[in-house]
Amino acid sequence: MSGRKFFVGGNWKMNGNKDEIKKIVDGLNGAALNDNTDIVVSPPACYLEYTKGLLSPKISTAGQNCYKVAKGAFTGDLSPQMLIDVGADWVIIGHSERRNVFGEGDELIAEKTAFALESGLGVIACIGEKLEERESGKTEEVVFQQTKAIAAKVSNWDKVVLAYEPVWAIGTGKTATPQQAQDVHAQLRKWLKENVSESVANSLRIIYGGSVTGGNCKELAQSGDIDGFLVGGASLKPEFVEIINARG
Ligand SMILES: O=C[C@H](O)COP(=O)(O)O
Repeated sequence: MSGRKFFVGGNWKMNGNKDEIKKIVDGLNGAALNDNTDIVVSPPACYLEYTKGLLSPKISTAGQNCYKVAKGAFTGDLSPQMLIDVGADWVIIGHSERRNVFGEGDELIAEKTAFALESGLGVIACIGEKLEERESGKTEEVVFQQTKAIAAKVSNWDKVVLAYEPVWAIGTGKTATPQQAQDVHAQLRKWLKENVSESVANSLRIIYGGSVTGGNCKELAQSGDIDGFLVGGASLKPEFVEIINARG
């Protein structure tokens, strides 16, 4: 065993309303959930406080994004301090939808990661290659570059979880095979060992995201370097409980 605690995040993305959230949370609160797993759900920011108020204390909450300063003239954005104020413990930074729909680059993502950590949040930092990058043999180059940008700004990795989410697997039903995911996770750990430190390489949780379901989670969870999941679509459904409990 790696000694790294299994971590499962549910990224609800831009989905849900109060009625739907109440049903999801009732399902989670009433389920038998593994004590040996860190569980985080990430509702839209406007529902963070509402969700936190309903959730069992064993489940933490995350924002889906935040900016790199505490306050100011940044219309439409949120600071880590604001997320903390409404009950968030974590924030997702650098999700591929932020990178590819909203044009966020490696530098901004690294700055936001560093500021969220300094502000007291844990960060689920997302990386991952596009289909054309995988097909042209550039997977490692891309994920190493994305990780390098984060590593340049982060000195304390204790509250970081790295989420490897191949863009071609997100919301497509095309999950990476356990071998494909394990290979990238192992390469990332090797990169961390060579470029950050052996202790960070050994202790940092690297989780997988991309069409994880109740049906494929157990096999993925058996790979030695897959320390959990970041789940989109299936985190809105009852099967999320199976994914939380995937390590058995
Ligand atoms: O943050 C979660 C990922 O984008 C995965 O989404 P998905 O499980 O719907 O493929």
